[in-house]
Amino acid sequence: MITLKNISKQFGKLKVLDNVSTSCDKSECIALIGPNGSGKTTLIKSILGMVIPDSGTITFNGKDISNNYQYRDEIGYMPQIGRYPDNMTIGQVLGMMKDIRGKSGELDEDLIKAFSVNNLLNKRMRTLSGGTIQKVSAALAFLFKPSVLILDEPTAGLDPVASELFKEKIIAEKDKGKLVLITSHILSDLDDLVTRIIYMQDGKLVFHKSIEELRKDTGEERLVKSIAQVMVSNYE
Ligand SMILES: Nc1ncnc2c1ncn2[C@@H]1O[C@H](COP(=O)(O)OP(=O)(O)OP(=O)(O)O)[C@@H](O)[C@H]1O
Repeated sequence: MITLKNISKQFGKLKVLDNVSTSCDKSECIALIGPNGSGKTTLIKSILGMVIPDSGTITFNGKDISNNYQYRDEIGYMPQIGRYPDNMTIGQVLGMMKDIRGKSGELDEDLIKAFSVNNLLNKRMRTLSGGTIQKVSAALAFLFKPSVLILDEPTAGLDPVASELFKEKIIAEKDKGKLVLITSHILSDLDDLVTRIIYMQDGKLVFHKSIEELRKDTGEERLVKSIAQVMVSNYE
């Protein structure tokens, strides 16, 4: 579904992505894991076309994404920090997004309902708590029924109930055949969610393997323990 071939990106002298190649298929929930600054967000932004790699190619359903923005209609993106016009209400933001997307047909309002966003439609964005902004971002990522969901630190700031509801939704969408790419440092949140792991370090893709392979290789059942082992062995 998404294929990356020899992707490199440098910011000044810093090599943020170093010859990254991999592919991500439908019906998978893939966790992007690695220490701070290892290049996870830059990789996500490259797939979204928000960062242009210096070299390499990215294809979406077999088509090169450079100079072709149509594929983005197929992606729902939840950024690490959602930024919205301060003076707009939640209702206006939802309306604006519907206008911009201009998509007719059924919307997926599961998260709007689950998070009771409908009760907050008149609230202005600048008055919202961090967690409520996260809920709006999550609801927007799923609203237009994309076939790929890219979620950057999605559960940070969500309360435990919202976090559970969100995880249930992610699993349901993956089971329907969607591809979910997710970054998180809260490994306990990923345990019963992800099917594959991409581990990054210093801009390099160290491995991309299934959760079963990782368990077998590390001898650890829980993701948090497996990754702790990997991180310690890679730390200098
Ligand atoms: N636009 C930019 N200009 C300059 N440097 C950047 C830019 N974007 C990212 N970087 C640098 O690239 C490196 C990788 O950043 P990135 O956000 O991809 O890491 P990350 O793995 O997502 O980190 P975290 O876990 O902290 O979110 C960091 O050193 C960061 O400072």
